[in-house]
Amino acid sequence: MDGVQTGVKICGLTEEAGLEACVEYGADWIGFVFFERSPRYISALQAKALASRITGSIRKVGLFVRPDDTVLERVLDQVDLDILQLYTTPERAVQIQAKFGRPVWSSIPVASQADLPRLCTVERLLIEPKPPVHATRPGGNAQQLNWDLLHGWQPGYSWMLAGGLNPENVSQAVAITGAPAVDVSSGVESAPGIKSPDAIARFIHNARSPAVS
Ligand SMILES: O=C(O)c1ccccc1N[C@@H]1O[C@H](COP(=O)(O)O)[C@@H](O)[C@H]1O
Repeated sequence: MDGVQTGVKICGLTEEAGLEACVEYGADWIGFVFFERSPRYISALQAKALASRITGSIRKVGLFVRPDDTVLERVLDQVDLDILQLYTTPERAVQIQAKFGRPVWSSIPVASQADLPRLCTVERLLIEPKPPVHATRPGGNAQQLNWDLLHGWQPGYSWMLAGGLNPENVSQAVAITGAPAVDVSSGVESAPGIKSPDAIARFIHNARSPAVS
């Protein structure tokens, strides 16, 4: 590690207690999920109300699955998102980044080292496990990547590790992969869609206290 603090994104906020914990314990980013089949789905109006309670420098990420322009326009009309996290093709991600003037983070499903991209054409890549075959959503499945695939990987662009992280395993995940930033949803919940303030506090602390690998 180079001494730079690990970035932390807490994804899938739907209620005030979770949001306040993110602010209090120093998350870098919070995520709102605009995908209706997720237990963390939030409407644009609900996200707007929650976002109005944010204090400090925490940044708002909107998560979209194969969105068309109309969906993006409708949400951005209500909530001033700082970043768009996308599950779509690389070409569409670049197009959205240019059209909507916001940094885009693209999800990359990984099952082997051959899936790790050599180039990044958006602001950041989210390295996640490929979802289970019968999954109803492309992420947020509490499924863990084989971290050994990333050991020693230095892509030369910004990236973030996601998938199956929790307060108990995040320090080891950072130590093995060298991830500069981590993203969690299921692992800090007390029930689907409901965040646990205590788990958020422990996750953020442990993400920034990497184990010796
Ligand atoms: O959280 C969701 O419901 C979700 C839905 C559709 C796409 C992505 C989703 N979540 C993202 O998935 C990863 C890992 O989640 P988990 O910690 O394993 O539950 C994370 O990037 C979330 O942003």
